[in-house]
Amino acid sequence: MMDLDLPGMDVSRETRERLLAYVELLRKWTKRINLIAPSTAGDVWQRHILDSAQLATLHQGGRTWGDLGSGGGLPGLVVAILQPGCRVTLVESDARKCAFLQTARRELGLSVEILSCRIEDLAPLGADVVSARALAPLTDLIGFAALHLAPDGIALFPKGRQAAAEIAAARASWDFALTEFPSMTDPEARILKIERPRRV
Ligand SMILES: C[S@@+](CC[C@H](N)C(=O)[O-])C[C@H]1O[C@@H](n2cnc3c(N)ncnc32)[C@H](O)[C@@H]1O
Repeated sequence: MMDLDLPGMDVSRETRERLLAYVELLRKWTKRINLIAPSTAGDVWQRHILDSAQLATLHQGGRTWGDLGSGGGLPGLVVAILQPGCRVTLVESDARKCAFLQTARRELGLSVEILSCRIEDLAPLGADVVSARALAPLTDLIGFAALHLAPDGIALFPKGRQAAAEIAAARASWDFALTEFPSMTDPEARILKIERPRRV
């Protein structure tokens, strides 16, 4: 039985049903393609839905959101479900994962844009928010943020216990404003909010 709590988030019944339909799609497709680690399949709500949804709580006024290396749509599809007024773009280089994202978009009735390409080949998105979960070291993520953020945009990157070391390494190449938030799902993890990235 899933614990379907989303602490601090006031979601409608329709939104919750969409999230549950998404969980079912993730579970079904992950038997064929590796959308989530098998070890997390028993706790998709906490490990993936809540873990992604908490990013949406950190920025609610954005009009455009780019999710890089979206995989099975984490956090991008969760953001699109929670913030239907936000134009979400998912960037994913793996064609099979893009096929899943297209199916999810259709079955969940979402209007996200899906770009089936490498991030390195993208034209600048100019997004209000850029996110990336489990994609790359922070130094590389800040490089993507510098290219794809609007001038007053923010980047949101969940990071695990190596966060402090990744921040120190990134400071060698980048100047940026940083705010850290505790993770709702893992006491050792945090969410890094990056603003105004500039190469040192
Ligand atoms: C570890 S998975 C994480 C997926 C998702 N963000 C999540 O948290 O479950 C990283 C994803 O990024 C994609 N990816 C890696 N490098 C990429 C690149 N250069 N351009 C686009 N997608 C990339 C991979 O195909 C993979 O789906």
